[in-house]
Amino acid sequence: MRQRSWLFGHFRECAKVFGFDEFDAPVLESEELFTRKAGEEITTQLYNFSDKGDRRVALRPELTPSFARLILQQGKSLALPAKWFAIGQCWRYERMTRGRRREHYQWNMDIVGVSGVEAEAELLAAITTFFKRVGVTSADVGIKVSSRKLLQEVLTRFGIDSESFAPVCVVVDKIEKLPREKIEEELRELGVSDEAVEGILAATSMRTVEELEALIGPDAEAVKDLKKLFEYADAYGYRDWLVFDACVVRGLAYYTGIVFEGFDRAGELRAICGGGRYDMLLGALGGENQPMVGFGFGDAVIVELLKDKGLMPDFSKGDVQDLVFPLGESLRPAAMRVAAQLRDAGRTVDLILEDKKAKWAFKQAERVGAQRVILLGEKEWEAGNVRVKDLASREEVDVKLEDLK
Ligand SMILES: OCc1cccc(Br)n1
Repeated sequence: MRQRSWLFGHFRECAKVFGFDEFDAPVLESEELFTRKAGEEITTQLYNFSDKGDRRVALRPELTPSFARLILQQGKSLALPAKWFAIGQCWRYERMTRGRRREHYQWNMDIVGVSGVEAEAELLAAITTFFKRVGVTSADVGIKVSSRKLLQEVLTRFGIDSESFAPVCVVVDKIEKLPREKIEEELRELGVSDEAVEGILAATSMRTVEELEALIGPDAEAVKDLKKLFEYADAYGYRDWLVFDACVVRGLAYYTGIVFEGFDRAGELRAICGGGRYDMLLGALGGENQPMVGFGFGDAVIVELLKDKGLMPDFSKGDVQDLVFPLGESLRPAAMRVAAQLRDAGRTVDLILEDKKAKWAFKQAERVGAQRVILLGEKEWEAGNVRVKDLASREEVDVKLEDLK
């Protein structure tokens, strides 16, 4: 819990530095909020059931649909652009044999109402700001960036209807996880022609934006967006984190434009975070579309990365500052007064509540990571003093009660 509080504290602090407002949403939603038909893993693993009122409900597998529903509920009263963030528990139903968690916490940041890639640039700045705060560098982690408009361009050229777009993206998302034949087979199952399959594989093998430009031309939306995004990355100072990778489409059906995912350059871990533009989600939920961009950042992979890199702080001890200890029950009221005075002065205080020996108290001080032990003894108290022991310097001094803080 100490580790989680520390991590979420950085998530929250980052969102605050970027001027985002916190939102929350119910962990239990109507199942239909998540039942998209694009074959995504996130919907095939839905933690869904019928409740006592025979309603079909689900534990949310992600925060974005709930976020979109809340934005819709705000209607015209919502001043745009809206910049909201949340840290929420998300669920999936997996066979436990795989030893993977069924729940995790995900930090989300989303911007509604900005149609230009300035929104994507701002969110990538928030992600790199978080990484820098916890000591991760661009040598440890990169962020793959691409645009689904690249695939859109290819599918349009081969006359593939827009209904196939999301399912094709879900298949292409597996391009680096499955053998090429399997990808081709799944694409054909979606009715994609052989030449369109070749087109998709050619487009996703582009290594640079320049190569992409040569393939689909300088006026293609994907090329213009990506060029502008890399220019903004230079301006923010995080260009060295970004890697163009035409294979990145992300596995969520609703993305429509720029997509990105954080990865460990050692290639040992799953994606650290991911996100992108999803301009059609409000329409899919029955509302009027607004431009939307966001990312999700789970609490599992980042913890593995921080531990691998030796960046995880030591949480074996608490972070109490002072331990207050009366040497004898007659001084217990005095100890309560001293604890209250220190707390009013903003100190964190562990007041020993039982009749304990000094040896136990110092052991407790060690356990809670106390910086000082404040001892109350008969003689000192009579003289209006308390004994303050600094556990780092081992220095022990008598301090006047009125001067204690
Ligand atoms: O990242 C997909 C996901 C969704 C819900 C719960 C867990 Br654990 N993982």
